Amino acid sequence: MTDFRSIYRHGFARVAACTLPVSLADPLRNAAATADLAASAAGDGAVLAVFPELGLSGYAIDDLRQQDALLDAVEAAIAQLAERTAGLGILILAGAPVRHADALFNAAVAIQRGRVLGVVPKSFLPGYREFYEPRQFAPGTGRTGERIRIAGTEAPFGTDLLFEAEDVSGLTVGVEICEDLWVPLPPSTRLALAGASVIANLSASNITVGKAETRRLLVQGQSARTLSAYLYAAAGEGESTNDVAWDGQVAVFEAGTPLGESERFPSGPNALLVDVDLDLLRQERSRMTSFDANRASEGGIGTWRRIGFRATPPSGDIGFRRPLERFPFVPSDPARLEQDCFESYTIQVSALMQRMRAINCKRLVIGVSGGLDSTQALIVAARAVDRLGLGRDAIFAYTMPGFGTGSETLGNALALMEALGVRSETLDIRPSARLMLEAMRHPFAGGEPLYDVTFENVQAGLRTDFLFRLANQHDGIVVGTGDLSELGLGWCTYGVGDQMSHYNVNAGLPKTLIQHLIRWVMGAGWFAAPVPDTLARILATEISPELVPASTDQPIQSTETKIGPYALQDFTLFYVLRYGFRPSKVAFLAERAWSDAGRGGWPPGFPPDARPQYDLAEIKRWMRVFLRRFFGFSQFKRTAVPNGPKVSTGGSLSPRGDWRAPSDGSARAWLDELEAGVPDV
Ligand SMILES: Nc1ncnc2c1ncn2[C@@H]1O[C@H](COP(=O)(O)OP(=O)(O)OC[C@H]2O[C@@H]([n+]3cccc(C(=O)O)c3)[C@H](O)[C@@H]2O)[C@@H](O)[C@H]1O
Ligand SMILES: Nc1ncnc2c1ncn2[C@@H]1O[C@H](COP(=O)(O)OP(=O)(O)OP(=O)(O)O)[C@@H](O)[C@H]1O
Ligand SMILES: NC(=O)CC[C@H](N)C(=O)O
Repeated sequence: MTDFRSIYRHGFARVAACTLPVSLADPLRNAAATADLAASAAGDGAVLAVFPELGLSGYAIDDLRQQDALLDAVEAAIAQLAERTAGLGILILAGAPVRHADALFNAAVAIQRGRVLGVVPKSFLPGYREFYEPRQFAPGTGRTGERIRIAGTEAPFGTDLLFEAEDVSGLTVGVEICEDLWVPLPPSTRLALAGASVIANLSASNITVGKAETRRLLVQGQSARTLSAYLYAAAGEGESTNDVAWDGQVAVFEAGTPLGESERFPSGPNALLVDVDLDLLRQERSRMTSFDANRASEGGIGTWRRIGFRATPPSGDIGFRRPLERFPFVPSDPARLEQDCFESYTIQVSALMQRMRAINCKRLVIGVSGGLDSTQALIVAARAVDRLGLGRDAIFAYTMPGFGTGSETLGNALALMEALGVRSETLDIRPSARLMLEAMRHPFAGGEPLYDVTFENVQAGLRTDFLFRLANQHDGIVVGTGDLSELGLGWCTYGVGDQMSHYNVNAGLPKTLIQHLIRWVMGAGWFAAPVPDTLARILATEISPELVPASTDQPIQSTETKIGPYALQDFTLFYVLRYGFRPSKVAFLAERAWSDAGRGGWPPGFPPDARPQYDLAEIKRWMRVFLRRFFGFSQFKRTAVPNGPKVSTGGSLSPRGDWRAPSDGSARAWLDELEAGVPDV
């Protein structure tokens, strides 16, 4: 339980991609500057610092690379850098020209706690256009198992080196150098297959127009393909501008996702510090079993020299340095969100159209409550029939007031159906519900105010019963409305209830995204007035099943006071479903994302006066509810869900899709981990 707020307790490692003004052909000065920046990164909690290619000598020094005086000075600089950082656990990767076996290599020197741990030579030397590296350097390809004498010591030398932190679980560092990333088969591909979770690229890449974007593509692509954290650090200020210029681009990507990119053309020393998620990389690699299959097809892991080191990471709260969405399903970046909304809605519409075409279905039946889910399903259905050229009267929409239906939601339902121009009807379920409760001898029938689950489910069941029989009558299908969050929590009525439909367009959408999607559809211009105004009114209404009549002590049956805020439950759902993270890790992330409404971005359009925050105690309390319901109760409801499209990369809960689990499982392991791993504050 100690150290709950430390990133290192939760599978993260802080790493630094560095660039600094180089002094050409002045290795001692460069070593001093490198030591200072490494010490500052270590002071900020980092366990790895990557510097540019040939940074100890300078890259753009042409044939000076071959001068013995310079190469002697480089060795002295390596010794000095090691000495000046001897007290630090941080692994330093510095670029230097090194002499070995009658040749000169463009290499990365790994230094930690005053020792040279190993030297990795560059494999692929550019010798085209503005590059002349083969003129001075020998390629590192095929150099394995060797040892080098350098800076008064001896160390492993080769492209077969991996650096493994013994005290940061999952941190294995592989190294490549600039052009190595530009070739069809970069060394980092094999490094990753051998287990490197973090790839460091020491680079000196002169800038020309548009080149930054190319580098970004390469780094992003390679991190996505190798499922690694890729650190790219390029030379900048101080490099010779004889014939080219330099921009010191620094970037870190993790499995294709940008974690940070520094200012271009920086002045002075610059360290980009980010926290990479080693759990996430391990989970992604083991989940995408093709990763291991690819390794096997390439002859297995192969022979590597694994060099252990003790990074001694700091303990305690050192902050958290990586982008974190408070709504993992709803990005705060406006462009990304726009794209996600377009895709989500279009996936729903096109999936429903395909089902209708395939079964020659010309009519849709839907229950419209005036709540969020049925609203979303109805606007999906409306667009689908528009695109199929069927006309809105192909939709048979029913609002079916029960004992708890409020006038506001009923009004919203009627207004929406009318505004959309669908066939609409009001079907009061109360007489049938009374009959059923009477036949069952339920106390409510005798006048007792007993509003139990039976009372609730009689209503939910009757609505479903009516909808299915109406579908028979009108030769249509029942469009399902239940969303991904409800499926996660088991918040639906099983079988004869809203769990069932002929096709569920919402099954892949979490509640937090539906809320936003409705907001987005309002602005998309697809539906004429007064539809957007009606949608706005629906969005402003409290989420409620409205199965229990309002009373003075409970004016409205609030869903979120019972099963927890969807904001938190969707947060947990995302990390559990997509990455299988421990509850304590999800709680750590949730506290970072949700404890302060003023910190971090909100999706555009999210009302400023409706921005909640949750402290750790609330997070823990609601996570208990989530874990009990998700792992211990609701799987039987998911095991029998109707068809419906997956929408989010976060995952779906269909047993034929992303999530299979026993319907008679236990939540014990997750609840115990939560209690043991998250402090009660
Ligand atoms: N593992 C398992 N395998 C097979 N059956 C299992 C089971 N666990 C319970 N059961 C049985 O399942 C039944 C309980 O499930 P179920 O009948 O669904 O009922 P239940 O989950 O107890 O109640 C439904 C809840 O969902 C809420 N709801 C309903 C409809 C819509 C919304 C909404 O806001 O959208 C919310 C409603 O307010 C109520 O609290 C019991 O008969 C129980 O014995
Ligand atoms: N009064 C009603 N009239 C018609 N259909 C209803 C009514 N109440 C519930 N339903 C149907 O049952 C589904 C689940 O209902 P409920 O309101 O309990 O859950 P919900 O997730 O809040 O859905 P919604 O946001 O659509 O209200 C609805 O989506 C709708 O299809
Ligand atoms: N130093 C290098 O290896 C640079 C080569 C790389 N292709 C570039 O253009 O940036």
